[in-house]
Order: sequence, then structure tokens, then C-alpha cells
Amino acid sequence: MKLNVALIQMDIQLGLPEENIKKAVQRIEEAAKLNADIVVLPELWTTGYDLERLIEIGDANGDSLKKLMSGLARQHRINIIAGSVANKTDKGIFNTLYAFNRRGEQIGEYSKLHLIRLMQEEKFIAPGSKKGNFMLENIPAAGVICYDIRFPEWIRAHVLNGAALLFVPAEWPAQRLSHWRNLLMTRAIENQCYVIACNRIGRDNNNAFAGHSIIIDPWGDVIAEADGENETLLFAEIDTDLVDEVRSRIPIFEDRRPEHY
Ligand SMILES: NC(=O)CCC(=O)C(=O)O
Repeated sequence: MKLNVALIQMDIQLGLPEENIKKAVQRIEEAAKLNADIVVLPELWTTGYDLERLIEIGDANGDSLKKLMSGLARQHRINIIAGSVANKTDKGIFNTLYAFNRRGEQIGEYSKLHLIRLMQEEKFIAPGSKKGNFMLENIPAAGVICYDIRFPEWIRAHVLNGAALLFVPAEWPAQRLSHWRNLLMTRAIENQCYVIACNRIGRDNNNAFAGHSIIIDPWGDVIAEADGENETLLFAEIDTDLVDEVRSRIPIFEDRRPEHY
């Protein structure tokens, strides 16, 4: 199946959800006009890493974000991987990704499992505990978030659960751009899946962010990549049949010997 994917590489105004939401809605509408089948947003795109204020500006149970994204998905008949947002619950604040299908139904939810101490995330955010697999247009998919890509066993667990498409919303700093590109390419090659990773640009008080949103096919080839400076809608057509083709050419899932690992 061929699908048009659009990644919303955007700057994020720290701690200003209204501004960020306004921009993201415009971009989703542009992507829909350009016939995107799937649109993807970055990590914590409503608030940025305004960690100390998340209790104030986070979204209670993700409810207002879910309502907005579900309505947009239904109105524009488009699948939305709604990046992640600060999801305030009675068990703490989670960094949660939501996914919606063209009918506006919520099809996925994943709270970031690995929290990055380098950005003090663990002091303000509670870790999730469940995998991020879901079905999108009858294709098995999964969502993980940013730092999660450093944990190959976590990504492999999603792929062993069936994922052929891996979505990665991120706020990845420019200092580690080479890690971003190399880790994503490696995850695509070793799991023979599409990796569709949406990063932000711009800066906050602590970091400049790398951009370089990227779409990598199951062979490990980069089929689209944004620059590190500009807001952009990064478009590519993916062909989900390629996943099975690559997996039958080099059948690593048949050849692996987990009983020895
Ligand atoms: N937001 C993040 O999880 C950043 C991850 C990162 O900077 C790294 O792994 O390096």
C-alpha cells in the first residue's frame, strides 16, 4: 500500500500551548490539502520542555488535545500521529503520544518509557510502562518517543509485536545530530521497517534543536530529510509492501537465534 506521509517540522514556543496549537492546526490543514494520508507532529509540541510549568500548562488526561486532533482527523479524513503532549493524570504527568485514524477514532496511545536525565525529564515526568503498537490503515505500526531510540531492545519488542512502521516524535538537540541520524538508520536496517521521525527546530533556554526530520525505508535508505534550520512540511510516499520484500530478501526474523542471547 502506498501512503503519503507529511512530517510537521516546527519551532515550538516554550510554555505557550495556544501559539503552538494554532500553528500545528494550520500545518495539518496544509498537509491535508496536499493529500497527505498520515501527518506526524514532534514531541511535547504544545509546551516544549517547560518542565517546571507542566503542572500548569499540561493537558488534563490529554483530553483537550484528543478532542481537537480527533476532530481534525475526521474533518480532513487524515491519520494523525499527534506527536506527544504533557498528559496530566492523577498518577503524574506523562509524555504521551496519541494516534487517530481518518474517522477520528483514537487508535494509539503511548507514554514515553525512557526518560532522559540529561534534560531532567525524570524529575518532572512519570515513565510509561506499555508498548506503543497500533494498527493504521490495516498496517501494523508503533510509536516511540525520542530518547527511546537509544534502546534497541525496546524498538525490537515493538517490531516483534508486528510493527512495520515506526513513528518517532522528538525534541532532539543539535549537539547530537549524528547520533539522531545514525540511531534512526540503524533501527530501520536492523528491524527492516520504515522509520518516520519528526523533530523540532529552534531553541529553548537549554538547547538548540536539530531538525533533520527524516523518513527512512526498511532497506535503510533515507527517502526524505529536512534541514536543521527551517520549519517545513516534509513529504514522502512510502510503500508498505517494501517491508515484506526486504524481510524476505534478508530473513533476519527467521534467522535470529534468541535462545542463545
Ligand atoms: N527529548 C529527548 O528524549 C532527547 C533525547 C536526546 O537528546 C538523546 O538521546 O541524546
